[in-house]
Amino acid sequence: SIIRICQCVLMTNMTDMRNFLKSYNTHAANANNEAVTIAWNYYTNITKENQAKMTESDLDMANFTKVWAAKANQFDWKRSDLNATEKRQFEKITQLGFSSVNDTAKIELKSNLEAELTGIYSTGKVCLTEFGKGCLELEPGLTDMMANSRNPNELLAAWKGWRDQTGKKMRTKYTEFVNVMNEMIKFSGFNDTGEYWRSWYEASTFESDVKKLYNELLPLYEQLHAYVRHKLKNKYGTALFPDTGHIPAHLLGNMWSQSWSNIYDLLTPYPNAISVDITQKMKDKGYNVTHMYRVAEEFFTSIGLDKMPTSFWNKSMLEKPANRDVVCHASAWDFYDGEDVRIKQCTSVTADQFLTVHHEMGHLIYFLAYAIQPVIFRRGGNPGFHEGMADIVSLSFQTPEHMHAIGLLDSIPNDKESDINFLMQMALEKIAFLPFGYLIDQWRWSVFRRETTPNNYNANWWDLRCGYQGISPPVQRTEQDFDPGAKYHIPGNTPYIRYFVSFVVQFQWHKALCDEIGYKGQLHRCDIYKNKTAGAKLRNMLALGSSKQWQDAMQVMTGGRNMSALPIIQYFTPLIDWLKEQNKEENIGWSAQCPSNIPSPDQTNNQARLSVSTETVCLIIVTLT
Ligand SMILES: C[C@H](N[C@H](C(=O)O)[C@@H]1CCCN1C(=O)[C@@H](N)CC(=O)O)C(=O)N1CCC[C@H]1C(=O)O
Ligand SMILES: [Zn+2]
Repeated sequence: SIIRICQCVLMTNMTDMRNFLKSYNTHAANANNEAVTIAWNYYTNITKENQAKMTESDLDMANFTKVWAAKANQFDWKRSDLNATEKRQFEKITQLGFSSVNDTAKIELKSNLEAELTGIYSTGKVCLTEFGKGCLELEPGLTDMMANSRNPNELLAAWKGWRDQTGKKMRTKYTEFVNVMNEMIKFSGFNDTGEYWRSWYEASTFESDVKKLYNELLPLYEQLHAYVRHKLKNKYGTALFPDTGHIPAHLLGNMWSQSWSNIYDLLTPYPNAISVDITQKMKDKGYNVTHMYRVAEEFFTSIGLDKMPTSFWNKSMLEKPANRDVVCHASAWDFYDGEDVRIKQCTSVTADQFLTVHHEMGHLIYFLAYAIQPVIFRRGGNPGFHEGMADIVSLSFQTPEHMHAIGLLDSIPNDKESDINFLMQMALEKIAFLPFGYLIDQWRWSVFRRETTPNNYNANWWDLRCGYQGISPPVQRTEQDFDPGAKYHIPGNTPYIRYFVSFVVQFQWHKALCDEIGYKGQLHRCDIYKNKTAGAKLRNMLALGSSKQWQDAMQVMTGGRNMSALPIIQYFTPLIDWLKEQNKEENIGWSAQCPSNIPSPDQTNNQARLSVSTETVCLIIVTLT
């Protein structure tokens, strides 16, 4: 009878624990929905009032997390007979993160600093009167200038101006931000914020795993870097280039030199062969913003994934509002009710933006796929999986096959030159990004570990930028500057190693899907469009959310449990072989340190005045004669 009583007690406990999980799920859905709605209101209307409401909400959310973790820990769930998935729910519900601290002042401080830093970034404007451009915001003005200007002085003014108007104004707040986050996370048993962020990858070897992947991929990047440097020297003259082998950061078509697609016209391997100019084609076909989203949606539904709910079209912010400050940096939002998912994007009709549309909608497809999971499991397998899902469609949708299928390319080129042209375009997006994706959190992890301190924030940042990316600042940088702050994810406090992980795993998944559908061609020409088998396989992984360790989800997708650089290397091998040919006379690589002879700001101003006056003098001579 004693055993009976024990069994009965245990059973009651089991029933109680299962009822607890049900009850948590209902309350968490409501709490998350409320918190996300309040954050949405700030991000789509930056005001002090909305910031205050978000801070209030952060306090409520921290309290919610603490209260429910305490309830969960009343049960002896670890030693119970619950199954693995039920125990995993308890494990995640009791992970307190930043909420463990009892000091509401710290929660408020962290919340206000994050909102203020994001606000500084999102309202930054650069006045370029000397170039007759007025005052430009990042989107679309400065972004378009970095993409399309071929005037080094103009590019320098935008590059330096953006850093002056954003990062430079964040340094003190960011130092406070790091300190309060590190103090808070200690209460959850982590040495620093970086250790907490890395814990989401559930692998003690994670940091060395990504380092190994970076080293495996470095040879590809070095070849691309050497080719691009050579071509840019032809375009801009060697005087701008330091003798250390670095490429000046402002010449690569992007404010952060993280994607080089916008200068493809300077790099075209075979100008007489076919290249796909998506921006021009979209304009020719009269694309507007809504159509960009409809085309992206149609890709997902064509492989059997979800269409956008009606509320998406009514509640998203797809264009920049004229009359208020918003956070333009594009993002995907899950309101945790299984239906309300939104994109916030200041969308314009360009190829870059079309990619971002697919990226953000890829996140929404993931939200909708794992909505079948309990709320605590409505996350990516790991953050890199979420980014990998956001990007995987881009490997199909940009192929000449797909561009032709949707009417953005008249015919499918099959000659070798056009193929190299296409691979170059993909490399400028996917290989160029790798060191950038890797280094952001190398810097941040070192800041959290206090190896990088405020008096060498910028020096260490540029050590990494020169060392890993082989780019150099076009104008001298000092500790008056704070260049990390000029990249959204630093003020926005979004970890970044997820994008490096994504750029590896998306090629593993692409290969797995193309194998699954029996595709026999070269990997870089595979398009899963309209293939329901591919979509079904993808959905199997997406629907897991974070209910399983990501290694199990990887097994579902690829048959292997780990990240691997082989698929991305296989994808780009035809191009790398071609680049090695092209680079025969080149010195591959760059020195680990930044160049020492970087021009000072006034030197570059003189250069600018000089070049303008030279043009003016010529004009006068021509006019006179
Ligand atoms: C443009 C894109 N915006 C992010 C993204 O979509 O990842 C936004 C801002 C930070 C997180 N985020 C989200 O939307 C999350 N809610 C997604 C999720 O649910 O995990 C972005 O920042 N990108 C795209 C490629 C490289 C990187 C960059 O531009 O440097
Ligand atoms: Zn993303």
